[in-house]
Amino acid sequence: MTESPIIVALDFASLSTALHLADQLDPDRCRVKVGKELFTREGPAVIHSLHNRGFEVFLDLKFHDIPNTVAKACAAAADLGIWMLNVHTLGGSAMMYAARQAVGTATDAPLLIGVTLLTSMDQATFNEVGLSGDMPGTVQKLALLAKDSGLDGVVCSAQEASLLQKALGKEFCLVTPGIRPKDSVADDQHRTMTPIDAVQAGSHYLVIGRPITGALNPMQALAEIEASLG
Ligand SMILES: O=c1ccn([C@@H]2O[C@H](COP(=O)(O)O)[C@@H](O)[C@H]2O)c(=O)[nH]1
Repeated sequence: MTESPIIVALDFASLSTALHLADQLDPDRCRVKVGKELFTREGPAVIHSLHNRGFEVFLDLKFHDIPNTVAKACAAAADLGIWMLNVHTLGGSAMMYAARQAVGTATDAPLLIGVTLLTSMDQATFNEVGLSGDMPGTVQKLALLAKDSGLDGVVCSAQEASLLQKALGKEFCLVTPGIRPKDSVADDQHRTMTPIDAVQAGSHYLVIGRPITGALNPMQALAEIEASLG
C-alpha cells in the first residue's frame, strides 16, 4: 500500500487508453480513480486489470438513490475489492447509514466517503439549484451528517479542508479533487487549490486528473507534483 496522497483520475473512454496511462504510472507512488465514463463503458474488468497491476482503486460512482438501492450498489462495489467508494451526502443520513451497513466495518472494508458539494460548483450554481447560505457552511453541515452516519470521510474542496479538520478532527478523511498545480488551467473546476496548499490545509488525498493525464509525460507531471509537496 502506497503512502502517497495522490489519486490519479483515470477519466478515459476505454480500458485500453486507461491502461496505457496506468502503465506509465507507478502503483508505489499513487492510487488511481475510476469514474462514471470508464466504468460504464468497461465495467468491473477495469478494476480487475488495475488490481493486477498493483494499484489500489477508488471507484468514484457517487451513488445517490433510495437507501435500499444505494446499499445494494455499495455491496456490489465492495465485492470488487476496491480501496475506496463514495455516495452523495445529499442522499441523507438514512441512505448513508444503509451504505455503511452494506459495506461493513471489517478492517479490509473499503473506505466509504460522502461527496459534499462538487468542486465544479460555484456560488451561482449553488443558488441555481435552490441551496442557500454559504458554501463552506453547507459543506461542513453535510460532512458532519456524513460522520454521524458512520462514513469514513468526505469529498470536498481543499478550500474547505481546514474548516472541516477543525470541526471533525484529523482522523476524518478529506478527499479533495479540484487540485491544480500553480499556473495550470482550472478547466471546469471552480473551487481549486494547489497540491501543497491542499496538503497544508489538511487534505488526506489529492484527486488529480487532467494535470497528470493530459501531460505529455504523465509520470513526470506526477513527479513534479510530488516534488512540490516537499
Ligand atoms: O467534487 C468533485 C468530485 C469528484 N471529482 C472528480 O475528480 C476528478 C477531477 O479531475 P480533474 O481532471 O483533475 O479536474 C474527476 O474525475 C471528477 O469526476 C471532482 O472533480 N469534483
